[in-house]
Amino acid sequence: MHSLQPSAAKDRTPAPAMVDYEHALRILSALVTTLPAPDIEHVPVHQADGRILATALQALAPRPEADISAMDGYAFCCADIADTGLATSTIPLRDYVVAGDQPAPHHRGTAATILTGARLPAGADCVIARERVEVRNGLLHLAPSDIAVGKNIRQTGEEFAAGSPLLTASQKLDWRHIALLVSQNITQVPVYKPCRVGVIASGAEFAQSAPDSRAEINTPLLHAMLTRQGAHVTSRVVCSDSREDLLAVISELAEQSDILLTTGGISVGQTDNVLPVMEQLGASCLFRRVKIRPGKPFTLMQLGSVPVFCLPGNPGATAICAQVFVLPFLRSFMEHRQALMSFPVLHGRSSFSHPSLSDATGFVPVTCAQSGMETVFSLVPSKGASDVLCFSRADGLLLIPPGQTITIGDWCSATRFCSI
Ligand SMILES: Nc1nc2c(c(=O)[nH]1)N[C@H]1C(S)=C(S)[C@@H](COP(=O)(O)OP(=O)(O)OC[C@H]3O[C@@H](n4cnc5c(N)ncnc54)[C@H](O)[C@@H]3O)O[C@H]1N2
Ligand code: MOO
Repeated sequence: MHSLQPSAAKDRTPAPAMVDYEHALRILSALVTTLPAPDIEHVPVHQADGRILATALQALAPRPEADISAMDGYAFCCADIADTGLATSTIPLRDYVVAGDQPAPHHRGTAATILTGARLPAGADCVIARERVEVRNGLLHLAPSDIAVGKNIRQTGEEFAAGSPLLTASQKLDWRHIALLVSQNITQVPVYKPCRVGVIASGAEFAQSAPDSRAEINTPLLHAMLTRQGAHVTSRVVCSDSREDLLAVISELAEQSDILLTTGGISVGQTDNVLPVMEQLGASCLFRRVKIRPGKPFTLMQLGSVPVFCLPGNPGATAICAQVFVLPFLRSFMEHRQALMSFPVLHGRSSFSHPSLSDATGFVPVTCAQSGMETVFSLVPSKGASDVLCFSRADGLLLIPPGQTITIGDWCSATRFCSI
């Protein structure tokens, strides 16, 4: 067990005062705008799911790229159908066009058999569906009342013209955007390189040889949460309370990370070495503790250009701080570098009452259910910040504003776990 070194304690610069939740978000918002832009790489479009588009993209070609038949049927020029006043007219059938053909120009006075998706012969201006006509002895019999210029034709560029804006920079790509890119025959797409997040847990209790060994929860928890958001996560567990071990691992991961997360070791115990080690490495402290519950010890440091989220060790506090601070920061870092998305994304009524948390902002696990047009939040009981069971039963976190008592039926704000 290591104790605080008096010299280190003496040299330490006074940490900024505890901030409230909103102030912490403002500091993080300001920080994210100062960070260097991520590098860009090109990936095959079929590997672009979940990646962040680095540049805006315009249509290279109109869609459809030509006039296309929307039906299996017959193409002709309306002007060639004589309106005799009779119920049917006839026109001889000549050509046959399928999707993939580059048809010869339309032969005036004839109709061409055409299949759905085929390019219209130049000069044809109408397609009639196969089931609406009769073909006898090479003649097409149709009702003149059934035809009109442009009927059953997908016009060139009717969906979008060449040069139309398709995607904006910083969009997160998924199947919808991949379909659009592929429709333009785009094979490589410029995306931001994934954010590299280093995650460090520490504590002698995580050594398998410890007399009272404990399961290390936070690095797998954070790995899963952040990987799902598209980050590349590198985790290390320091299974000791040694400052030297911690310093070596923090230095190593700070070198190779855009963002660093530590968990545990930030309270006032004799083995809480994270903050002294950060200071020894020359990190500056952007705030020390936040008026939230749980998660009060959460401290934000910066080591060179690397933001360091020093999260409390209790797994529940780690999870909540990661949800309400790290994920919005990561998203802003990866996507737009602007102010962090505000927490409440879902509004609904509380089915429970909760006392005020004085001047702290509270986050409690809840289920979210639909009742008519409204969402109803129900409390998932938990004993405290070391609990993990409550999260697997909850859909999200409900925010309890400072000084506010929640009573049944109150209009509240929550966020779903997977939605940020
Ligand atoms: N005298 C005071 N004691 C504590 C205070 C305080 O204000 N004064 N704050 C309490 C609060 S709130 C929290 S939260 C914790 C935060 O402490 P640390 O961040 O230093 O965390 P540790 O002491 O290292 O660990 C706390 C607890 O969590 C377990 N833990 C830590 N890391 C992990 C991990 N990666 N996986 C699973 N479990 C982990 C650890 O074993 C401890 O049980 O301090 C309170 N104390
Ligand atoms: O607030 Mo601590 O973060 O209780 O667990």
